[in-house]
Amino acid sequence: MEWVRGETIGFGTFSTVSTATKSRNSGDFPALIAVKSTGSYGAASLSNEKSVLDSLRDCPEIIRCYGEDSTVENGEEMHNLFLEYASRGSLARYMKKLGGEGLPESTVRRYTGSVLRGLRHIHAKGFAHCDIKLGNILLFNDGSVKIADFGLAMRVHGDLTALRKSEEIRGTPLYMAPESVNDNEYGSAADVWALGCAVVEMLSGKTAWSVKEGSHFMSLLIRIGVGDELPKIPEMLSEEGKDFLSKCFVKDQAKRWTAEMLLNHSFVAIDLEDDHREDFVVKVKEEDKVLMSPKCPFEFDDWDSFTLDSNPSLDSPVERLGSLVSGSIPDWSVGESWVSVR
Ligand SMILES: Nc1ncnc2c1ncn2[C@@H]1O[C@H](COP(=O)(O)OP(=O)(O)OP(=O)(O)O)[C@@H](O)[C@H]1O
Repeated sequence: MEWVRGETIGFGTFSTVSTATKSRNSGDFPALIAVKSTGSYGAASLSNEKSVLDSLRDCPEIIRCYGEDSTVENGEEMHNLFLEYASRGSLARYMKKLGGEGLPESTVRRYTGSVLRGLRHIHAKGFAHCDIKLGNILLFNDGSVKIADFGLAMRVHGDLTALRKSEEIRGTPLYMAPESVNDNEYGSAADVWALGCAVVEMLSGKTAWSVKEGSHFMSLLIRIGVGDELPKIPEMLSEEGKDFLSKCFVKDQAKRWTAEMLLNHSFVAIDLEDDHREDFVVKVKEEDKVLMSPKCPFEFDDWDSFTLDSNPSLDSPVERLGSLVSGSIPDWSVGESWVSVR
């Protein structure tokens, strides 16, 4: 396909996302698409994303992939992935514009149902997304949402059970499931835990774990992995909503509900007529139509996704967390509450 790069609409750890238009009528692509581009450092992640999206095609709740190519820009080889364009950007960006306010419960129910249908498809095809968060749920003009960013997605071995003995720690700390923190396990159950965190954030406008500004991310991982504390379920939520979240926030992943089970929960099994899609359209102000959706590295809730080699021989959670704090892993940098891996 011949195409022309447009405005930058987002930044990820490995990539820049921009709009793109076809320069000629080629293929069955929409005129306006998103292109996710990376240099050689992110090529493996982009190629993983492409192969996962190819396996997951034809699910309305998952962002479509139209192919890939490579270009040379400013002397650098760029790898490009062509994606369906979500004109409203991510839910994280939308929530930020609401300035700490939550969304109406009816809207959250609908978004949650959509993400669950996407997750059911991902899990049924034998994958785990591994990075469900508001930044990876994209919003369209008609008020629908789709799951994006499959750069960390993995094939799950066995019958939808979590991966064991994975050799890396991956994900976004605020959304990490206890088994991922403690045992390096990533699977469909961890996606459900992360969905619960996303639901709390949509409802309250605040992250599911309250964390003091400037505190070290390791203290959060210890709260998630060790002890009985659970993310705080918003008080004002309906009893159905509270019950739904209690099925997501089960520390024992074997007892946590699956996406398939949650789809039958009354919180999401609602008639679409109960929802107010038009509210969404009214709420979006003119200035929200700006295409840019940059990530701010200095706000706590933008703690980034990461992958990091860890020592798989450490069995106890305390040992494992201790090894992460000890500085034996030199690649971490933590500044202004922002975690990154180089
Ligand atoms: N198809 C799309 N349409 C519109 N905006 C998009 C699209 N894909 C990504 N974006 C925007 O770009 C941002 C970064 O994209 P994405 O999360 O896929 O990149 P990444 O490098 O994998 O990031 P991360 O660091 O979260 O892993 C998103 O949060 C979103 O704002």
